[in-house]
Amino acid sequence: MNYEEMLRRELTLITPADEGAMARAAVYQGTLAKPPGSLGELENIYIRLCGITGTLCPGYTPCRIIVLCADNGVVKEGVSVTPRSVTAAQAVNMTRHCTGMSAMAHHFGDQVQVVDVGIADEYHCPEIVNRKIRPGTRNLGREPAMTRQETAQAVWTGMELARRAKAEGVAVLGVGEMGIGNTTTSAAVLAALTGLPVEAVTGRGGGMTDAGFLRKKQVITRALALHRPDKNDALDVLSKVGGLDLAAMCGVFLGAGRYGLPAVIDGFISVVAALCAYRLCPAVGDYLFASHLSREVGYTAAIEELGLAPWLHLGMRLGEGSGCPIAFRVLEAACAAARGMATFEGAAIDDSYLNEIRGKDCF
Ligand SMILES: O=C(O)c1ccc[n+]([C@@H]2O[C@H](COP(=O)([O-])O)[C@@H](O)[C@H]2O)c1
Ligand SMILES: Cc1cc2nc[nH]c2cc1C
Repeated sequence: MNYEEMLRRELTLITPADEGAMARAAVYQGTLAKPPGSLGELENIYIRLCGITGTLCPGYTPCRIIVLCADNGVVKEGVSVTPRSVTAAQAVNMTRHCTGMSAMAHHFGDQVQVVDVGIADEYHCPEIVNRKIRPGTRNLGREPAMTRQETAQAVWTGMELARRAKAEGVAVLGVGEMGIGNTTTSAAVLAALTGLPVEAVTGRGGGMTDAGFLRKKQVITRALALHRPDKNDALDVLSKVGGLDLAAMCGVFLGAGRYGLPAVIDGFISVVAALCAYRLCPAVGDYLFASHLSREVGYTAAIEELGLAPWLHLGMRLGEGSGCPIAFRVLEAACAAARGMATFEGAAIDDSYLNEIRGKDCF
């Protein structure tokens, strides 16, 4: 069986979150001593975690950020001001807890798993998990970035990482990346999947001059016209204008659905990967949580199709998975409140006064 056939078989095994557990969690939320709905999104988070785990006492630790690292051949077109070498350098630095994401994760005690799915440059770092599929993609400005087989292998690799996380007792996943040029591939994938104009989904990534920004948009427009990716086939889109990082991230999101793990989306690249997973298997949507609103234009279109709203508006656009350690604390808060709060009965508060306002628009 080839990777795509193996993948297709796994997709049939992904089921939506447990409706019964969510219904029970909603009833339980209603018994807690607070004005109905007053914990806002924290109530919805708790209910969804119950649906994902099938229990009213979902686990929220340990948390693991899986960081998919790869290079993108399209950097040859001058679409990024940042040199390619930064991909390998930052991947190594992540294992030393000294990048934006990894410093926060280390502080909070979250696990960081750095995975090479396609770093082009040489480095020495035994802590990086080697799942290299090829040393960077081809230049999508001239030819398809990957073969369909390479793409399916990358997605499969991501699914396997989620499976391993589940086997190792991880309770929550975060999905990050490191890959110079990947705001170009992400914009191209998003434009291809949604049909939105390149202008509307392309930002300046890690920083870009006006001339470079214009070139970036032209490269994407030309690539879409050259390769004509099929918007109804996320694997086709990923293989022609995506990247190994995006494809493997998509696989981690799919694996979260397959193995019943909540998965936190980071920024622009992460949300485009999540959208690819959702297009391949809509049931995965039940397992996804949005952390923060990336400043990169295009993020909003992708998160809206997923039917999610980011919790945090911090003006961040770092990537790496940097929204995840912050979002994990929100998930933990949602669980702590539900676990620790007294019910009306336990708090000796007669809740019959609620009959007057229950089910009415009183808030
Ligand atoms: O996640 C985001 O929202 C985000 C927005 C802008 C840049 N990035 C990071 O910057 C790198 C890609 O930027 P670029 O300009 O080389 O395409 C990549 O390694 C990402 O982690 C990430
Ligand atoms: C230093 C540096 C760190 C990054 N992390 C994600 N993208 C990055 C780009 C640069 C340049």
